[in-house]
Amino acid sequence: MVKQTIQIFARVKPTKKQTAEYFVDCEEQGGSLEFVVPRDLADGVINNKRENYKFRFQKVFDQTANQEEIFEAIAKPVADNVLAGYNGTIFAYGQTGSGKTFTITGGAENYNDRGIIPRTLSYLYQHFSKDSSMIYTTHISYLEIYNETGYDLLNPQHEASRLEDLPKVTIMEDPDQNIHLKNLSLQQSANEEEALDLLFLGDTNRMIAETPMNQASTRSHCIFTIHLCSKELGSAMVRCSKLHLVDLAGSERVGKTGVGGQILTEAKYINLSLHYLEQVIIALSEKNRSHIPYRNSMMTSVLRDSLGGNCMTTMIAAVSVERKNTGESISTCRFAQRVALIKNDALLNEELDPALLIVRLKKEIQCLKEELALVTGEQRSDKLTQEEIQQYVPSVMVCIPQNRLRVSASRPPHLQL
Ligand SMILES: Nc1ncnc2c1ncn2[C@@H]1O[C@H](COP(=O)(O)OP(=O)(O)OP(=O)(O)O)[C@@H](O)[C@H]1O
Repeated sequence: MVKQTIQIFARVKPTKKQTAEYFVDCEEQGGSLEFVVPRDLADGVINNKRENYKFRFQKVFDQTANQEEIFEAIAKPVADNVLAGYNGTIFAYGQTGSGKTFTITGGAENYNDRGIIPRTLSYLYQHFSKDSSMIYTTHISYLEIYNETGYDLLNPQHEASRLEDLPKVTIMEDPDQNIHLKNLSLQQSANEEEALDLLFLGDTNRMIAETPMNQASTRSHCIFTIHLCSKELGSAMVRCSKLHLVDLAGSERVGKTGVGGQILTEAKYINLSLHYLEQVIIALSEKNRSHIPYRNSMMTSVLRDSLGGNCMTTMIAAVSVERKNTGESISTCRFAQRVALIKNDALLNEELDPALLIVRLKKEIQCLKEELALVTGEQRSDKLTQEEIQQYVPSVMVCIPQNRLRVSASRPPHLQL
């Protein structure tokens, strides 16, 4: 088991507008981002008793940082852990327009603007092609959560013109408190091109379902998940890990944006789910808290493992240094400081391949039967007699836990969220 606190990074979005006074410090052992806010410029969001607000991060990327640097420093180490069999999550948090989507997905105009998702896919598939000692299988899912309802962005059957046209995804919890996402499709992708096609399909559904009146991307959370299984040739052990790449909704406070009607309802939901995320993070950062309120929102339920569970998690605080955004930027950095206190226990997700195990056990049974036949001189066929079946069924039913019977009817456990 690897114990690790959530790693936090900050990225400052480039701007030509007037900025607040801020300083970026990049030391060997982590960096810092500092804002200087003159007392008389307080706008009510910041408690302006102080003038200096300094926040520490693993590293701070200033305006000139490019997508390649972000991938190398933040996403590559996470991808390496996922290849080794650990779960990983990278989530971007920040106010609307602060660069979350640019960082996670990238800009569409320029190839160099590819974000973490396409670069990670490319990195993983390059690794697979270089490593001929392993067999890799990859599945992808893409979930959008809007107003507490989940939508499957990868359903190819639907020509969505509204978000509501996409299949709705619901949460189910089994008796062992594992979360299952009903209706979320898992698409196998054999190579980078197929994976990029899926990303494109999901992003297209995300955009088509958006109109000027319904800018869902600002107000929804999107979770792109790569489900990876690997097996050494000839080995019965299989490693299955998941990588969640998460673009959260804009974190700005409702009061400041002055919204109304439908948008206010949406904003309440978003702020409510980000509020619940904050509640989970506060509970996790307090010692001796036994109850963590994951169930309050769909997003915290889905990301349960990423927050204080079996996962190596990284947060990117997307920050705008434009003067008018100083309050929100400070609140984003404060949130990150809390997140940095959360400890996760990442486990190596390794188990015996059930199909191979069955083959192996069948062989063993056959050998034992042959030995028995030699000793007793009695020839036996492979098949049980009706009498034997009647005799053994009750014992078998007692030995198989009820939840096993249920789970086996749905997706295999390693492909569940
Ligand atoms: N590092 C960057 N370099 C160049 N352009 C950027 C950068 N970050 C963001 N942008 C541009 O700024 C605009 C807003 O960024 P983006 O859509 O990523 O913000 P966001 O935080 O995802 O907003 P929302 O919450 O509304 O989804 C986009 O046009 C994007 O291309």
